[in-house]
Amino acid sequence: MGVEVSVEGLTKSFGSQNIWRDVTMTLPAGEVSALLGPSGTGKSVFLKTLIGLLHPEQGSVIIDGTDITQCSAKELYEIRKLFGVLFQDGALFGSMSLYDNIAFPLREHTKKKEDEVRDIVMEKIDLVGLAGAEDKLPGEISGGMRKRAGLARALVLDPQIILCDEPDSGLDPVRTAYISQLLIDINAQIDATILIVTHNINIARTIPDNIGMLFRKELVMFGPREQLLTSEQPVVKQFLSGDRFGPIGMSEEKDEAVQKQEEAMQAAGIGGGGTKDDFSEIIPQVQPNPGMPERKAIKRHRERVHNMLPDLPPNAQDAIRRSMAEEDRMRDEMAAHVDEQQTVAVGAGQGSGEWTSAGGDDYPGSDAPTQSWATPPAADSTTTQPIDTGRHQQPTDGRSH
Ligand SMILES: Nc1ncnc2c1ncn2[C@@H]1O[C@H](COP(=O)(O)OP(=O)(O)OP(=O)(O)O)[C@@H](O)[C@H]1O
Repeated sequence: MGVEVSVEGLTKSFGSQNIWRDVTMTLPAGEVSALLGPSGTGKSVFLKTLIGLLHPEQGSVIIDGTDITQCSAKELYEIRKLFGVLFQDGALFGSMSLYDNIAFPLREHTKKKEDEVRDIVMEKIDLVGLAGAEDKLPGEISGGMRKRAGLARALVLDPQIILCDEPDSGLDPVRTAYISQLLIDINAQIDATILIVTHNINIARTIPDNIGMLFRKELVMFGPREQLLTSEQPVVKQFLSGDRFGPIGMSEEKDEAVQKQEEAMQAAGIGGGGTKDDFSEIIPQVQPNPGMPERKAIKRHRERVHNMLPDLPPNAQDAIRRSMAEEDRMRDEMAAHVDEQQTVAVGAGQGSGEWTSAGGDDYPGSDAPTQSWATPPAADSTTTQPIDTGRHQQPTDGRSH
């Protein structure tokens, strides 16, 4: 199971510039959480503080019983092995092939032999739909492919905590949907604790179990995703709708005069360009692809949320009940669909290979998601194998790495 990350009273400044203060939250073990916030509020700084790359001046970050703000360099080195991090730009080494980039953490942190390294690297390359592109340099591929290569690299040590800094930046909406689905599938397979930093409202609406938001140097909220999506707090509403009118300004906080002017414009029927979507109308959370194990975090998340339910605002309570019922319905339908597919496949003498076909229109090296990326293999739903998709592909050019 993933590891809980407990943050208490965390404060970070650079010189006299305070970034955020007194941040307290717990990333629940194995659950998917998202951190939102306007640009420059210190979301990336927060991620870097969680892995000990930046040192806070106050507070603690407890991971697996160790406070990484106080521990020795050796302990920190060990704790870091629990993490897989997807940095904003993929953070790949420009002079190394994708294969070598993805192999890097294995060569650096383990004593695995090259043939074992190769098996793991090729499995992850396959998982993120980059089969055939392993010899390319980062500069020769698209931003979306770099992002997926960065994710493959983040996964090679079978992390218990995955941090993703804007996994959608530079991706089109469809590729964003694929990478989001991939994160949910990975969570179903290895039950890792995941934190996604994003500006993407679609991701926030459909992927995480929990959402937090940084604003004005504070964590304004952290809780079940329905709590934030139904929030009446002006900053949350403005952020979700993308409206110019509200407490969030272009750079600094808005002064009172500007806010009064905006209110007058709104009263006159002039809008700030935001979407009119009703975010309190909760969209069901994305489910693992057919054939994936069930997400173990769901049961734990529900138990936690059940206990905190009486303390949440009534509209959040209502939204949570509705979305849970809808997600149950979706899961039942998905299970029935998989049963139906398997019955048809067995009837046609195809066994359970229904989901394993890479498909004839798979074009390796392109930025198009391959069939194997989009559609995982049928797996025994009781399987506990971490990311063992059984779809390992050998390189086709007979090279040995
Ligand atoms: N190493 C550093 N030294 C000094 N200041 C830094 C450092 N890293 C970040 N900052 C400052 O911290 C603030 C927060 O930056 P950060 O990148 O965390 O914001 P963010 O919320 O992730 O923004 P965005 O959404 O635009 O990516 C910025 O003002 C930035 O200049």
